[in-house]
Amino acid sequence: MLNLKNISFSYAGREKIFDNIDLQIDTSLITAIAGRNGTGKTTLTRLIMGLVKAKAGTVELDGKIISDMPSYTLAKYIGYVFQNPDHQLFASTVYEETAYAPSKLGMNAEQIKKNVSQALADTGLSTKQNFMPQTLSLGDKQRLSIASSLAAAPKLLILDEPTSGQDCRERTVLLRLMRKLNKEGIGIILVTHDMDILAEHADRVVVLADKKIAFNGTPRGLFADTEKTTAFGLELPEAARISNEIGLGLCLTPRELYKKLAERRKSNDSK
Ligand SMILES: Nc1ncnc2c1ncn2[C@@H]1O[C@H](COP(=O)(O)OP(=O)(O)OP(=O)(O)O)[C@@H](O)[C@H]1O
Repeated sequence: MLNLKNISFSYAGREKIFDNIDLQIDTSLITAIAGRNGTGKTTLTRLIMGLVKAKAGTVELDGKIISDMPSYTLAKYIGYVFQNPDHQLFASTVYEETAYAPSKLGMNAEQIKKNVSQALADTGLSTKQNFMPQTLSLGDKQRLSIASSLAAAPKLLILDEPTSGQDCRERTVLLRLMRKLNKEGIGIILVTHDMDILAEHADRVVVLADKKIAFNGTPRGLFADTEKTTAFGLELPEAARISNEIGLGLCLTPRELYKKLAERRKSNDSK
């Protein structure tokens, strides 16, 4: 469990972004962080990672205070994938990039090799281990950032807008990887503006608004209240919008929508 207690934060000389917030995140799940532009989604993840320090309050992981740990030590518990992978790739090969965190954490050579091979296999990059990171496609770069985090064997992975700028195929590959990692026991915190992704893939959603945690619940609980969703500046997912319009009852995904449409057709046919 990740536990943020009484967190207040502002950047130097700026007004508060968080005013005494409490937040619990179950690290076995996929939790999406949503909210209007500038509500502090990225800042929240930076606070969790210790990349910025709260003016007040603590962050705990499984009962251990992590808010005073140096970021490189925290890599052992939490992996962080920046929105723009170019901001975190610096080694001259894919292998070296992936081996950086476990080496820095003091793992032995055998363990590093094992973790790197596993991380590259998980992310589909095994055949590209000698490539220069900067020559990879955006999707490959994003998965390399994930591989670099995974090699440290973290419990939790934070992905900040991981699909932005990617084409449909790369997006699907990344979301499939996210689900697979979660099934294997890695918790995911996903910052996203994409309500279709949120509705389909998140177990929980945390909405930030007015310096507070405005909502913390399931995607279904959020989108069931259209007025609230709109007041938070969020769009309804496409399937929810269509299902509402045609009076089908809330559907969160295209699959759910097709299923309910087929049921309605079947029941109409039998009348
Ligand atoms: N390093 C910084 N110094 C000063 N202000 C900052 C800094 N980084 C972000 N901010 C400001 O803090 C606020 C929250 O920014 P943050 O990037 O966390 O929001 P966000 O919800 O992730 O935004 P977006 O949806 O646009 O990515 C914004 O007003 C932003 O301009």
